[in-house]
Amino acid sequence: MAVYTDVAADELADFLSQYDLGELLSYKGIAEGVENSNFLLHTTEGSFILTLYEKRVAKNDLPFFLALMTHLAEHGVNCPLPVKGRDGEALRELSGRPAAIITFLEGVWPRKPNAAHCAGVGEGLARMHLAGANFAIKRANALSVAGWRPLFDAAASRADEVQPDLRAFLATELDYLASGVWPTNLPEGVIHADLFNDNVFFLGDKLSGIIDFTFACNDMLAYDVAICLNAWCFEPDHSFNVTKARAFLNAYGRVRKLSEAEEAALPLLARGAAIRFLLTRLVDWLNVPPGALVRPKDPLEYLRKLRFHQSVASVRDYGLMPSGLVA
Ligand SMILES: Nc1ncnc2c1ncn2[C@@H]1O[C@H](COP(=O)(O)OP(=O)(O)O)[C@@H](O)[C@H]1O
Ligand SMILES: N[C@@H](CCOP(=O)(O)O)C(=O)O
Repeated sequence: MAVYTDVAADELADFLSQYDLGELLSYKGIAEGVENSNFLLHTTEGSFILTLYEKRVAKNDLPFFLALMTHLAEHGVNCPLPVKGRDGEALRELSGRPAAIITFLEGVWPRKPNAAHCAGVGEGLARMHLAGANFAIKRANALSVAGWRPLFDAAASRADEVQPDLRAFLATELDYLASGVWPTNLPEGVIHADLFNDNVFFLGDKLSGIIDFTFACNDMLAYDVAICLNAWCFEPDHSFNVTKARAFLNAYGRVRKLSEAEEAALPLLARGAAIRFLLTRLVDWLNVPPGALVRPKDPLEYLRKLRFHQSVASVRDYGLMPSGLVA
């Protein structure tokens, strides 16, 4: 449950008086997510999500996220829209945090994703990549290779409390990924960078919406594919499910074909994606703020995924016939 910052009813009523959203009927902290404080608001005008942006979100980046949601919605992606106050502003402050209200999306995120969900995500991710192509604002990925070392430094001294020899394992992997092997010449664009199952809504098996753009940035499109491979194509026991991966990659490829270079880089990108989430989870695991209503996510899930990708020889191991080869 993620509520790091509480909001008092009178503060919220004052805040809402700046919008044309009617009267507040009820509000409650949302029992999901780990990054920001989110509240579900019911007003006489409908349901809305109030987000108070927390530690990992730089205030300067908020206009990027809000404008991106508007851009993607205008280009056919079903995602929340920022709600503007009567002054025309969507971004303001509440309880000492940057805050915004966004529209509520119908749908349910899949607790046990199946291959059909994975195909839906593949198609949805590719459509989002195409829709983001002409988005004018840029934001560098703060959590790419250069951003991993500071996370490691923040957790290194206590990493072995979580698993023996974890510190040495992470140091070796980081050295490798920072040794010049990380691709620099793959197609780039706007990526979601956190398209996990709790950020994708479905109605039945059909994708109905994408939420949570607070890690969105410009980076390699194939890196987003690698993040999803990690998030969607493993089982609860952390074993890789090649059927899900094939469904995901084929559906992505039908909308936006991966180049040979992107396919070849996928195992390495998946290692990078795995260490990125391993490190943020490790830092969060070791630093739960006192009193915060949050359930930190298991870093070791990503250690197992990372080990799997270290053993991958080519995209064939992800269920994909490499381009250029006849099936
Ligand atoms: N626009 C929305 N419509 C409906 N539910 C939402 C919306 N945004 C967030 N939620 C709910 O809040 C939860 C946490 O939101 P999320 O943005 O993932 O959190 P965080 O900001 O911590 O990353 C989601 O899993 C979902 O249940
Ligand atoms: N997806 C990340 C955690 C951050 O995302 P949220 O949407 O759950 O707040 C992870 O699984 O480590």
